[in-house]
Amino acid sequence: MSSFSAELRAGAADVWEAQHSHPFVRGIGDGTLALDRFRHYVRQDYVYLVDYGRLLALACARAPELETMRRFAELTQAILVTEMDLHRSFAADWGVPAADLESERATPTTRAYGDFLLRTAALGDFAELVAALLPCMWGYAEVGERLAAAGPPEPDPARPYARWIATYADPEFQALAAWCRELMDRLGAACDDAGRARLRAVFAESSRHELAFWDAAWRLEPAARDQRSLG
Ligand SMILES: Cc1ncc(CO)c(N)n1
Repeated sequence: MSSFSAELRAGAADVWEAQHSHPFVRGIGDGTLALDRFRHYVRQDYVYLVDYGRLLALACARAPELETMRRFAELTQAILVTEMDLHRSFAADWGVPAADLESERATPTTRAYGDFLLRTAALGDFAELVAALLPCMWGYAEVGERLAAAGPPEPDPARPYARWIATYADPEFQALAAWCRELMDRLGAACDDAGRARLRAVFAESSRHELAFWDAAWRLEPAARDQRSLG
């Protein structure tokens, strides 16, 4: 029998394939993505990662075992420091200080994804929280792996997409995503059928937010009017 994670992935397969074939993702892969779209994405992703970091810290607080707490503490650090360093370094190359990234206002799409994650963490159980965070880790691991395998674009200082791909194709990021899947497998096995149905719904909803996020950057979606930065 396939793993519970594989079952979740199969249930959302259409949304995942739509991500791989989205023009934003393809454009990163072949180096043709217009830089203004990528810059929009980096700024919104920074805002998103603040909420994602909060979600991981809540996962750490809620984890039933000490070993799982430790892993979520490490994962929180990996996102808030290592992954966000990538964004800060892109911004620095464009002459944009980190403080500007922090004062960026969320678009409706960024806000909707962050709200969904934190709502799930607030009101759902621990397994639902993990189902919500999984498409983020696993989706980027899969996109990074596929784009790296297809042969990343030539290094180009004006379009730094090879560096983006290398970050997510990196064995360390791949290992973090694999650990999240293994945790989901254990939690899924411990649930009854109704619980597993809820996890499938959460995973599918999170996957749709991932797809919407690429599309919002592609469309250069404007910030929502009344957004504050950092939450
Ligand atoms: C929207 C989004 N999903 C997943 C990741 C991977 O951490 C990211 N940086 N941004």
